[in-house]
Amino acid sequence: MASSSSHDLTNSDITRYSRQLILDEFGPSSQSKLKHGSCLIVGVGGLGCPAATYLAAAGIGTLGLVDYDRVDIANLHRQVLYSENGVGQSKVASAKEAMTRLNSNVTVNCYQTILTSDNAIDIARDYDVILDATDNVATRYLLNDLSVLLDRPLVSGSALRFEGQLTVYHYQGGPCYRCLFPAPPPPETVTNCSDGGVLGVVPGVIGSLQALETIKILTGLEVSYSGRLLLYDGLRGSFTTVKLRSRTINCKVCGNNPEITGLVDYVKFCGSKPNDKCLNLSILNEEDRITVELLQRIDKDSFLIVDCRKKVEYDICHLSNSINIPLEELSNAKEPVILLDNIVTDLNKNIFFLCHHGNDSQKAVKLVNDNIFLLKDYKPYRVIKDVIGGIHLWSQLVDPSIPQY
Ligand SMILES: Nc1ncnc2c1ncn2[C@@H]1O[C@H](COP(=O)(O)OP(=O)(O)OP(=O)(O)O)[C@@H](O)[C@H]1O
Ligand SMILES: [Zn+2]
Repeated sequence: MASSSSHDLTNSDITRYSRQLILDEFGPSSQSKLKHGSCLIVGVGGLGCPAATYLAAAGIGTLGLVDYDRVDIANLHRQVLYSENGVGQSKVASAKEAMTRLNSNVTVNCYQTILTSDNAIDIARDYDVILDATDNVATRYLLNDLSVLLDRPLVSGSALRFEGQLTVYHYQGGPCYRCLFPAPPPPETVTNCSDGGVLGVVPGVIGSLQALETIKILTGLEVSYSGRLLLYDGLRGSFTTVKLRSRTINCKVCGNNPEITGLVDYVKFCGSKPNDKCLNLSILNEEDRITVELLQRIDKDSFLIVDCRKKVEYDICHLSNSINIPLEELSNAKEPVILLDNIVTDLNKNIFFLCHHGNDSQKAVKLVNDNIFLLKDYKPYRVIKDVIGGIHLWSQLVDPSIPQY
């Protein structure tokens, strides 16, 4: 007969979790704490999928999943809870299905919605830990304030290109996100995975570590990254930890006299929405822009397309009458217009800048026009415009043989 002790695990729990149960630092009492613990995972993408997988496997009692999105084929290289036949389906429903297959003892609650100031408190109030696995600034501030207002630790992760970061905010007197970043960055300086790219394994590493920190919080093990930031460089293979500034006493949300006592309008505060998949900048006037429909109709010999995407993107696909001058090269040039004239020597050719979605191409035209304005003796002799919507819209409206990425 089993005797009762520091835990309420069933015999099948004991067998199932035996490999972690027998760890001296863990034991049955920690497993029991996990069984009664809960975590709200916000964002079931590159970070959320590995985090949810390990937390479900580890035997957390209740997991909440928040995501408004559906599975896309371009998610599959890193969002490992999904499979090809789930493309187009709700992320939270697909994730729940996969997690229940893995561990049917875990209660999984799905919230297929954008987490906003209006629903966040109701959704999050019953969870012990909040795990930020989202990819945008507005949600980062929302989750930070939510964690402070509900007094829950926030396990925060991010991953881009080959790099990842991890830290735990608002834990045992440690700083919150606002203590470190009181103001959001300008929206045009923020890069996401669809613009900047990400190697699939990198969010896998960070999301797994987010699960580990969550397990430590729930079981009372010492948390590694409260007040400390992990910087992971997957290309060099380095893990670096930096100590963060302590809690700021005049922080607007967790300071001694907080100004923020309820959730605010984070879209207004950050100037961007959680579901802005692609920023639509409007830097240029209409007369400095050309539509893909018009571009398709004009004489091909009268212009040259200057594709200002990165070389690696140009190598993926490009239009036939185009050359590649990356925006970075143009911005590094002392005189961008002279660089352009030295490359496009045919004076009769007009120039249309093209990029992925039509943001960088506007920056390129502006760089050149600003430069022309400063060069006193320079006489503009050709039309320079940008292509609205970039190669993505060209593929959608004009030439479907161009791949979309
Ligand atoms: N406020 C929010 N409410 C609910 N879900 C959110 C919110 N903000 C972000 N998300 C979700 O967080 C996840 C982040 O995942 P990830 O960074 O891997 O990017 P993605 O949007 O899936 O893919 P990609 O950026 O490559 O198109 C997404 O599934 C997104 O829908
Ligand atoms: Zn703070």
